[in-house]
Amino acid sequence: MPTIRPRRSVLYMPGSNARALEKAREIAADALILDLEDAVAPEAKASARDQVCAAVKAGGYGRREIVIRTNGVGTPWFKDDLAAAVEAKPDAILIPKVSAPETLHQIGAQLNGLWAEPTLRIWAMIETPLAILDIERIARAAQDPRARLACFVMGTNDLAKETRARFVPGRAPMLPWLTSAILAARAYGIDILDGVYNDLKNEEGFRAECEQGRDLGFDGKTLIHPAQVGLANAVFAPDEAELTQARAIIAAFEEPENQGKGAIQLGGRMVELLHAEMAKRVVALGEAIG
Ligand SMILES: CC(C)(COP(=O)(O)OP(=O)(O)OC[C@H]1O[C@@H](n2cnc3c(N)ncnc32)[C@H](O)[C@@H]1OP(=O)(O)O)[C@@H](O)C(=O)NCCC(=O)NCCSC(=O)C[C@H](O)C(=O)O
Ligand SMILES: [Mg+2]
Repeated sequence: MPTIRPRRSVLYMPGSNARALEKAREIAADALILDLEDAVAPEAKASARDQVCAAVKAGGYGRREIVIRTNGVGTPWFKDDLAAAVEAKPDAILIPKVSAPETLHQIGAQLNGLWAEPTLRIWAMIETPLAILDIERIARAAQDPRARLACFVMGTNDLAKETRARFVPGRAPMLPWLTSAILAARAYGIDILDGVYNDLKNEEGFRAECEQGRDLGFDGKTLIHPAQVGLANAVFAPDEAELTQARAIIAAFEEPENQGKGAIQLGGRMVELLHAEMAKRVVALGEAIG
C-alpha cells in the first residue's frame, strides 16, 4: 500500500493577506494553498509573491502540505511566480487554468531548468471547458515523471463563469464534468480535490456538498474559510463504523479457512479480495489521519 497523504481539507488564502498566512499555522487543514492568482489584485501581485515565499521559507506549518498557486501561464506574472515558488520549496505548485497536457510538459521542462527539488509536485486546476474536453490526455501527463503531476483541483467558480452553468443544490449541471475528471484522475493514479463552496453561512448546504463530493470519489475539498475545515475533515475521513468494518474484512481473509478464497460471506454480505484491498486503503487513510 503506497503512503497516503490525507487531503480532506485544502484551504485557500490570499497571498496578500498577511494575517491569514500567519493564522494558517494554527488551522487544522491538511493542506494550504497560498494564492497568487484570483484572490490577489493586480497591483498587489508582486508584494503577495514576496510575502508568500517568505512565509513558506520561514516554515512553521507543521504537517500541513504547502502549495503555492501561481498566476496563469500566459500572464505577465507567471515566470517570476514560478521561479520564486521553486526557490521557496513548497510541497507543490498549483497551476491555474490548465487546458492541455502540453502546458504541464512545458512547465516540467522549466522546473528542470530552475533546479527544482526532486520532491516538488505539480497540481493542476481543472476549470476550463477545454480542460474538461481533454481531461484524459491531461491526466495522462502523470505518466511522464518530468511533469510531476500529482493532483487535480476542480475550479468550479471558473467553470460556472465559462459555461454559464448555475450553482444549484445537487450540482446537476456540473456532475458530468466532475465525474469525468475523477475518472481521468483515477485512471492515471493522481489525487483529485472538489471545488469550493462559496456560501460561507450555509452549513447545511456545505455539508451536503462535502458528502456528495466524498461519495463521487474526491479525496477532499478545497475551502475558502477556516470555519469550513472541521466539517471537511470529518466528512472525508473514514468514521469508526467504516474502520471497524474494514478491519473485519481484512481479518476475515486472514482466517486459515479463507486462505486461497476470492470471495467469502461476512455478516450476510459477499466480500471479495477487491474489498479487502479497499479495506486496507481505508485503514491506511485512518492511520495517516492519526
Ligand atoms: C471570504 C473571505 C474574504 C472572508 O473574509 P473575512 O470577511 O475577513 O472573514 P472573517 O471575518 O470571518 O475571518 C475570520 C478570521 O479568519 C481569518 N481568515 C478568513 N479567511 C481565511 C483564510 N482563507 N485563510 C486563513 N485565515 C482566514 C481572517 O483573517 C480572520 O482572522 P482574525 O483577524 O484573526 O479574526 C476570506 O475568507 C477569504 O479571503 N477567503 C479565501 C479567498 C480565496 O483565497 N479565494 C481564491 C480561491 S477560490 C478559487 O479561486 C477557486 C477556483 O479557482 C475556482 O475557479 O473555483
Ligand atoms: Mg479559478
